[in-house]
Amino acid sequence: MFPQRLDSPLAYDIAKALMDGFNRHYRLFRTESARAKHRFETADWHGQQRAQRERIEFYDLRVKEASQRLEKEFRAHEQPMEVWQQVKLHYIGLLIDHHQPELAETFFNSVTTKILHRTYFHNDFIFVRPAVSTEYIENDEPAALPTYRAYYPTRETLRDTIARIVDNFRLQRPFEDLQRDAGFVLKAMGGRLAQVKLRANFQIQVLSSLFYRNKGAYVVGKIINGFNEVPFALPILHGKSGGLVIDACLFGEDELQMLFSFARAYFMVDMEVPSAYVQFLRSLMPRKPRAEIYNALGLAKQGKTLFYRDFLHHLKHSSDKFRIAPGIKGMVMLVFDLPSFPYVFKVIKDYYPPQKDTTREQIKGKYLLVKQHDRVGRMADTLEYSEVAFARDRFEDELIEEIRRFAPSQLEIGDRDGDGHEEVVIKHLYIERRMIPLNIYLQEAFDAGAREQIERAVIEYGNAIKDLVAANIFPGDMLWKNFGVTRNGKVVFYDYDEIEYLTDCQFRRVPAPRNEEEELSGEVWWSVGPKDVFPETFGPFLLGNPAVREVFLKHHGDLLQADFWQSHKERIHSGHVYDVFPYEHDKRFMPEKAEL
Ligand SMILES: Nc1ncnc2c1ncn2[C@@H]1O[C@H](COP(=O)(O)OP(=O)(O)OP(=O)(O)O)[C@@H](O)[C@H]1O
Repeated sequence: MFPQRLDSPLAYDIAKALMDGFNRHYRLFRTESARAKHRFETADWHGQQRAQRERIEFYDLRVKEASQRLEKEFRAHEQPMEVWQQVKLHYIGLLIDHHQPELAETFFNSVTTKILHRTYFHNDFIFVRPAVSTEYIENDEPAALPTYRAYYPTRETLRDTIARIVDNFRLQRPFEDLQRDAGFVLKAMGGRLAQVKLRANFQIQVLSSLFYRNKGAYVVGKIINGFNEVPFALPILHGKSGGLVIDACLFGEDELQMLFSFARAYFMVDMEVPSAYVQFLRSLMPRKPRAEIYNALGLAKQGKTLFYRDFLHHLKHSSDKFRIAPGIKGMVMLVFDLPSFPYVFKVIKDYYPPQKDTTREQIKGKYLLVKQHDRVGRMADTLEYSEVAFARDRFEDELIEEIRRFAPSQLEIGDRDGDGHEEVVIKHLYIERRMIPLNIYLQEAFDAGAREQIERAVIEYGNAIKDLVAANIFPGDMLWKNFGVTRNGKVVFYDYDEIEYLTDCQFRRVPAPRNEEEELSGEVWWSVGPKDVFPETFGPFLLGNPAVREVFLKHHGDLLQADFWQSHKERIHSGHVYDVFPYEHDKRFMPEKAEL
């Protein structure tokens, strides 16, 4: 019920304190993102990766600060609900001309849900739905950059325009030869424009900030001609000569999706109006949920909020039931899904078989490691949720039994909100994109006799492991079932409980047997330290099938040699930062000029 009058001065002060807390958060977040430019210009790759990792922590720190302040200054949890309702209304008032209202609403939720009892988690007190529109927000400050710039080239001026687009970012490091690179881009774009008539509205729109990640900076925009729009991105890298180079020109929704994949680290982008960036990016990738776009921009809490809203909406408009996920069951994770929804839900089991010498805390630590690490397109991002409530009648009985048996500590069934309907509450879970488990994918290919499909998947699998190696990750358990195949046919790893940094592992060759007894033992007779890995022994687990074996040995035989792993480890130890291309090698203009 809407109060007739806002009569609590305390409510205003609390709202203002919350707003100050959010503004401080966004200021720090933005400053850190803006510094990416300097780190790129000065080739501070370690700094870039460190900042990417540390920025993820900012949000929780600021939420903690704000809730402590509310307790200390206003004894927040003792305030009656009338006051809290007014807090929300004052907060909406403060958001009227705000440039990040959707993020500020989420921040409000993060802080207040720490203070209020969960029976008050509805729209009267928190932002279950957004209250303030993000449409048409503009930054009218005199020195402000617009969200995107528009350029109006002709065929004749296209090359100069491309050079100008790049030059306008004012990177403080010279290009090796910008005119040359603009020529490459012109050729790539020209291929698409050669046969078409240029219409009156022909233009190129480019987002005003560069997108930074690892060793790259990306120009992101679209070409508009008549009713057609073609998204594009230009990766800028450091060339071997030390100057900058444009490495490629990516076109179309699929190539942009690869760049913005959920399996990659978040970008650093200097944005005053993030919702305007999201809107622009959505026009380039209409099938990518807004939640994932916010994630890709490093605004993970907003991503999480939007994902949850989408999920609740989907539940309202569907009727199928949660079930145990298809595939081989995990030993440490209990995995379920909803057939109509493209994500899986993962719960850490209470009991594991003896060969899994781990704990709930250790497993959470591994998932956190992945979240903070560069996922190089090969590790699925996970969203972590606590106390998630589902309607009981949407669960298959078999699934409830499975949770009761393997993760009883995580399960609560009851009518918590007293609405006469039973709920299943899961204490802690991870949600990630659903993929086709690679073992199932290969089995289907065998059954269909699709040799080419098998070959492609096995090559991709090896490539995935090599990309992980480049990112200093040893996956631990490399069985096929621990990898999934995405919509684009990319192979991505999703089983993190045995993951280690490559630099923490000791890659060893199997020692030669010292006598006949050892030779014939058929067991591991040599001593094995806790971080020892013997790549020669991977074969028997992975390569039972002759068709798979042949392809694997042809393309990735080096993965079975200790030297391969050890030499990568040494390079990383010596300070080299590998980067992994978010596009195919054959897209590169001059691969010999730039190296990641
Ligand atoms: N993202 C996903 N998409 C589709 N299926 C998945 C996904 N993640 C997990 N699964 C399914 O759930 C199973 C168990 O998941 P996961 O490998 O994460 O559990 P685990 O307990 O760590 O496994 P392990 O016993 O190998 O350690 C997988 O084999 C697969 O069939």
